[in-house]
Amino acid sequence: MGKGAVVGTAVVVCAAAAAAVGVAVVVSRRRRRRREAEDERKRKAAAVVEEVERAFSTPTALLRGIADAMVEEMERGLRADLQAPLKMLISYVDNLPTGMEFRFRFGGNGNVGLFQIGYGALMDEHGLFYALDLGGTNFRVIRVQLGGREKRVVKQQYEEVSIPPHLMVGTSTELFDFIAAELEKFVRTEGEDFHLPDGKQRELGFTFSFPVHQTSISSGTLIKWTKGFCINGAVGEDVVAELSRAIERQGLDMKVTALVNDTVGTLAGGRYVDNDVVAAVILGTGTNAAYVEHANAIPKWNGLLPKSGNMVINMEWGNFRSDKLPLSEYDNALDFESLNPGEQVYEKMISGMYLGEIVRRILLKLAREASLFGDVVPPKLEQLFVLRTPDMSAMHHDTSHDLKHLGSKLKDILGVPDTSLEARYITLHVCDLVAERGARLAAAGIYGILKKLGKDKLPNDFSQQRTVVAMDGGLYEHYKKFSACLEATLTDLLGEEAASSVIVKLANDGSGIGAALLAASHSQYAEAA
Ligand SMILES: Nc1ncnc2c1ncn2[C@@H]1O[C@H](COP(=O)(O)OP(=O)(O)O)[C@@H](O)[C@H]1O
Ligand SMILES: O=P(O)(O)OC[C@H]1O[C@@H](O)[C@H](O)[C@@H](O)[C@@H]1O
Repeated sequence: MGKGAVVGTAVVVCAAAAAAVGVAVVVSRRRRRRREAEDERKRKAAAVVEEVERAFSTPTALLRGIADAMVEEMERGLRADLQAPLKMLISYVDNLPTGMEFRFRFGGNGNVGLFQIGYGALMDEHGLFYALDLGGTNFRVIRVQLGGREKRVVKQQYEEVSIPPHLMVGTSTELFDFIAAELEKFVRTEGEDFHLPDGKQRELGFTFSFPVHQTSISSGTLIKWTKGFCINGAVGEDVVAELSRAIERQGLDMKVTALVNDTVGTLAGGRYVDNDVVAAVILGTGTNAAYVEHANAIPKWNGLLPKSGNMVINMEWGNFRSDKLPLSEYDNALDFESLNPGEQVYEKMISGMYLGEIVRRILLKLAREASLFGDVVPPKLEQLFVLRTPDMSAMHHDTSHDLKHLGSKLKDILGVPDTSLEARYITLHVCDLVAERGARLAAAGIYGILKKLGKDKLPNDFSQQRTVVAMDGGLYEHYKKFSACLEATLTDLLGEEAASSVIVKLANDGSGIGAALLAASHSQYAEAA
């Protein structure tokens, strides 16, 4: 090869080498920029997560303050302070279903006595009774054959119907006609096991899971809608009259003999099987609590003192608010865009309708500011309520090492084909933060009720004390990490010793039985019995 060719080849080789070096430099710069961008993205994600950890923290001392604030608001509501956030509604249920109990009690002077204890009337109810339980997501029609003192609940049947969303925002007549039509269909399937004596009218206990200003055990006017309901023309109307008219339009011969909130129904159903039930808490689509108050501790009660000396109060605790509540930017934005801005502040931090939505809002911020799900924010993540609490629960309970179930949930819901392991772990952590805050706040509310009742400590006379809180609602029943955290927090607040006398137990579907029992105990035929 001539000299010129050699030089030429050398030049080409050098040029190629230079190009290669140039490319390498460009590639390494790109890699460095990508690495720097990735580091920056991770820093942003960590900053958002740390901010949520701070905003959502509920140290025990704060929970104690919230419980005290709950007690103060309970007192305020019992004084009929019109500005009170807790309505503390009189239920007109002053005689809970119960049994006669014989229990050993250690008297103050240390001797052991056999005392007969019985609160209110024994539920010696017989007959066929219906209940209708209208909740925030579904409603149930129930029939119960009662067999009196010995047989108690002989047989019960129920059907659950999802409430079509359009009826939640339609008219009152459309909603009640739909409900009455389902009730009429259910009655037609009565069958041989249930029998109504000739000449008797069917009677119904109506469980209505919204705040009602009751004017009697079987009448009351709707104060406001909550959760996903917003029906014009119903507020201020008597819900029993509305339902009765719809039942008539169905040609059904049935009388509503009791109207109760689902917390009151759960308390009645709970007490029917356990005399020590003093309160009932619902953690479902919404949240609320009822408890047994001493009638002489209700300043706004100007009726006759009930024989039992007690009155069940529907707290409507979902509307609790306090400057101690750890409200975040996500809560404020959710509230602003809700059907009832400024209302139900406590409920929006705790209950099933909202937990998933809070998680969505946090993930949306992470997607926008830290590209958690890639450079493009998944369009479905912008959609209100696209992430429901049952989905959040399923993700939260994923125990696989690579969170593949959580990943497939994100794919199903957000249309995100594949997520990084980092994104899946951050999503899990966000579910934990939101569920834990809700559970701990609910525990603080229960602790407040126990304090109001003086059941947060063991009695000084060393007598045995057993306090039962009946729980119900799909959130408490199905979200195991939530209910476990609630119970652990309540034990922490009470302290081991006092906690040993408090039992928190699932009273599944207690409100249906409770409503039927109250319908029975207020039957138009009762006095004739
Ligand atoms: N598997 C689940 N995990 C977490 N929450 C659930 C689950 N299933 C249901 N829920 C919550 O429970 C709510 C339904 O509660 P439920 O008491 O059954 O009905 P309602 O609120 O209509 O009375 C749903 O809105 C949902 O938020
Ligand atoms: O059973 P649900 O639908 O979860 O309702 C629970 C509570 O939800 C609240 O929004 C209502 O004001 C209460 O009256 C009700 O008890």
